Amino acid sequence: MALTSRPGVGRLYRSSNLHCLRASSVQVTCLAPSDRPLVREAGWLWKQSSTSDTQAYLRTQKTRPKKSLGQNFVVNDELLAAIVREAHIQPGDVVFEIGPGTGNLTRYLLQAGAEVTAIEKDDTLAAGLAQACAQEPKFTMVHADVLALDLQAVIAACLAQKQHTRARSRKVKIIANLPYYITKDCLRQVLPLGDSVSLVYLMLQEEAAQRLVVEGPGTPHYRAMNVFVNFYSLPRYEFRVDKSSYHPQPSVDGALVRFRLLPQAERLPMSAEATFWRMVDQAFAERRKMLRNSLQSLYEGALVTATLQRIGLPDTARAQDLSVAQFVALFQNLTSQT
Ligand SMILES: C[S@@+](CC[C@H](N)C(=O)[O-])C[C@H]1O[C@@H](n2cnc3c(N)ncnc32)[C@H](O)[C@@H]1O
Repeated sequence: MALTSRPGVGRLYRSSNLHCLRASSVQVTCLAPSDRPLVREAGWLWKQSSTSDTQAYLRTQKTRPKKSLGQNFVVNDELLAAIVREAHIQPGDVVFEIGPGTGNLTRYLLQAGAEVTAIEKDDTLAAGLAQACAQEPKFTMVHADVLALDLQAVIAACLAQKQHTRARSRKVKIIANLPYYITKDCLRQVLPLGDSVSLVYLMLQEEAAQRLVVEGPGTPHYRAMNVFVNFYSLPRYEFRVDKSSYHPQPSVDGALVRFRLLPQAERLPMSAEATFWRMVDQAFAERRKMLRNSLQSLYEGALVTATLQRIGLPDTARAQDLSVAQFVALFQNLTSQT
């Protein structure tokens, strides 16, 4: 299998049994459908995911876990099986796995019968997993930084290609165990995709998971991200993951969170999403200030005061007091008057 470079996308895997899937702004190379049986009897992909197996695999790839890419691999087979069970992965499900790393979770997804598209930034691990899955007809490797991808276009192209295959659903599931520092950016990219993505399962730091799911109006850590999450999805805390389940072991425990994405038709009506999020971000930038002051760079204070009263809120309201529905009502009323 040869590797070629392409600016802005990363590398594409080419070989005689590959064919290309074209989206508007990206090119993804995937394995052509094949009748060949899975080669499960040999190779890394079908071993167990213990620390020693993972270390041995990394040695064969002449690489080490990279802190800069948040590489803490899951080395607990029971946990990997539990994630796949929790996500109800069934034959024909189309799953996007972001950050597959050594393929520890990929193996369980494939064993459950999913069609897996993996997006991996690390050069060595992307090449290694593509190689390990070279005979696997249900596997596609996209070697790219997920934050630089037009994910919606890649998913649309993938679903269009599967229209004539046995794929079960017209929506995909996303599973990601990513560096914690890109979690927010990844959620901002993924949660609005409810028309093509049904569920997102994300492994997060335990404390971050609690904050995303539990916080709401009036609680101490309620932030713009909570409004974002609850506008686009129904989040649910699944379970805690002990730090001993990773190699190398991080300093804190993790957790699995499920986001059931809302298709556009089921969200609160919104006329201008980008402007709405600018308002919410601005409101939370100074969350202890009253909205009539914190929103001054966007709307006149008197207009904010009158609008708050019109929608039944006190004119002293602060960002930390408003529910998602109240933010939407405030925005829609403000924009109808400007
Ligand atoms: C925490 S490890 C998880 C690996 C594997 N899923 C597991 O559970 O063992 C994070 C993975 O995400 C990859 N990664 C980091 N940043 C990424 C990005 N921006 N786009 C795609 N993959 C990324 C890393 O190289 C690594 O393989």
